[in-house]
Amino acid sequence: MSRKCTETTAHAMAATPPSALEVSFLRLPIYPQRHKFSFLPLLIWEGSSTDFCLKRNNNMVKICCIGAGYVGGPTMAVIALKCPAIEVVVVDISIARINAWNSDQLPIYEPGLDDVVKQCRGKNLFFSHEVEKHVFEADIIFVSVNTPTKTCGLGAGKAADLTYWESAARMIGNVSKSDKIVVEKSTVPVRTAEAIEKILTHNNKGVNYQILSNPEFLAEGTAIQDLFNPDRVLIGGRKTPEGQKAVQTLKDVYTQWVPEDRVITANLWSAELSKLAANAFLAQRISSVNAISALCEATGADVAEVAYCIGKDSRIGPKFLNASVGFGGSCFQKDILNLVYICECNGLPEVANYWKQVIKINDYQKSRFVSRVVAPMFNTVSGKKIAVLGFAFKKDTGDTRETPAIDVCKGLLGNNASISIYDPQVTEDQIQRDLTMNKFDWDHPIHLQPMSPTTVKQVSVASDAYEAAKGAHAICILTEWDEFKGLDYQKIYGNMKKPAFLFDGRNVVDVEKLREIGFIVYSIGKPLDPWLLQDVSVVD
Ligand SMILES: NC(=O)c1ccc[n+]([C@@H]2O[C@H](COP(=O)([O-])OP(=O)(O)OC[C@H]3O[C@@H](n4cnc5c(N)ncnc54)[C@H](O)[C@@H]3O)[C@@H](O)[C@H]2O)c1
Ligand SMILES: O=c1ccn([C@@H]2O[C@H](COP(=O)(O)OP(=O)(O)O[C@H]3O[C@H](CO)[C@@H](O)[C@H](O)[C@H]3O)[C@@H](O)[C@H]2O)c(=O)[nH]1
Repeated sequence: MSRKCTETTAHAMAATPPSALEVSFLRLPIYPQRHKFSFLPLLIWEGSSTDFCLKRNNNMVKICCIGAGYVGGPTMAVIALKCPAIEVVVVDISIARINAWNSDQLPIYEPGLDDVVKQCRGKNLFFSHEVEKHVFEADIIFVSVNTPTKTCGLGAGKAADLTYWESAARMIGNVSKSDKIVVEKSTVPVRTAEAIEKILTHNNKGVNYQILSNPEFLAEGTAIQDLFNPDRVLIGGRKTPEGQKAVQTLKDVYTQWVPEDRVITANLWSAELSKLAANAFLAQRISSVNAISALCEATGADVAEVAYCIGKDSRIGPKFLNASVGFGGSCFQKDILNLVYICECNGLPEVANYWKQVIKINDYQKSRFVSRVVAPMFNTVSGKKIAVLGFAFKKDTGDTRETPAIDVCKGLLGNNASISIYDPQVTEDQIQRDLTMNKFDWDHPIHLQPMSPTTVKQVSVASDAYEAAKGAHAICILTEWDEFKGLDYQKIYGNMKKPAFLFDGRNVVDVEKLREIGFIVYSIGKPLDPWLLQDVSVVD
């Protein structure tokens, strides 16, 4: 049974929509509760560092994570599960989000997450909007807040917006009365730890802070298995004795379930940069295979066969070589833009341009797909119904941040198509918001995002793939949901306008079978349907 995440609906009902101006200027979170506590926690080491037994006045060690999002929620749930001796509280300024974490309908869809949360919530895992209270009480504070791309001012369109990070750091400085380890979980520009240190030390009231970089490498859709069994955990810290002690403390948390040899320690700047570089390398692989997919279509090669052959080289490896309509998600584009900006700031324009190309190819792949749809349909989709199957940026998530479906749908709408969308995990409200939101607005806390002022009339949302495709001229598959492989395409074909087109942006369908049924099929990087061969000269 599929289940749609209802956070945006709950939020829509709970909040008054801010105006565009408010959205620009009211980004700074407000921390309403200000508590006075007399209890000053004292950290005592008990036992050796490998036998993790950090206690605070004989109470449980307390971790607080600021930011109950896609990273904060699952990561802390797994720490709570694997470390029953630690109390973990996840806090957020979004009351709707915290309420959802405390309900049966979690705010994000992630396979296996419900089970982990159910096992620990109310025991050693808590979700709260009392941000200051729990920061005050914590020994280790993870900061997992949004770090979106700046939309105005210096570095607009590239640099990371550290407004939420800075706000969290200032709040930590204001409320803390005991020594803290502050852990960067968000993806941040290199040397952010130094900036945080400055904020904390300039507001110092005799409290010692150690800043660690502990970037997160989980991928959505597989977050729980990635957290249970990570390729590596990276911890960066100062090379001072205090810094190394803090590194060891965090290492002791992870080694409760992660083999020690997978916990890598590094200097702060290496840890911060490794995260940006890892995402850039991953995205680069996709742009590389997508670039080759265009050449495959021009030459009659098959990108799946080419990728298989390339991946057999053990130096390259087989993973992450699936050609697609383009990569999406909240991280790749944002983090590469951030990397580009850092290169430019460091006087390295050639390096910046190199990485920019990864995004350019991704944009090209999305617009190329739209052209591939429009051209064979007699160069017009005006007034034609097009079924879009899948809106999330990948399967097994309801996340639509930077999904290629947004650009493809906007491209089709720009050609006056009428679109019927089906996704098993994305709500109608979310789709409408995504299609009306300005670039990068999606990466702010949900209650600060603009609501959709008007709905896009040419867009409807269907409850299943059959309804979406009924009476359609064409189908576009934009997310690789497993259920799209097993659809009754004969039945779908029977209910479509003829000629019936299918454009597979994820290479999930059996092209030959569909051609036998009667579909005209386009599949990324595959030998072209004879019908499409006539259109090779069509460019946007
Ligand atoms: N999504 C991923 O798969 C992923 C993976 C690795 C790293 N990251 C990085 O982790 C960070 C968080 O990403 P996410 O996907 O979890 O974002 P998210 O939007 O899902 O969650 C961030 C949360 O932080 C809250 N928040 C913002 N400012 C706050 C403040 N000052 N005090 C309290 N709460 C605050 C927001 O309300 C929001 O709920 C980003 O830097 C991202 O680049 C994300
Ligand atoms: O061969 C592939 C693999 C992925 N994708 C697409 O690439 C995007 C990103 O996919 P994936 O990396 O699996 O998901 P994310 O959740 O965005 O995870 C990435 O971004 C996270 C946030 O920084 C990192 O923590 C992860 O390590 C990194 O994989 C999605 O649109 C995928 O459909 C492809 O097109 N072809």
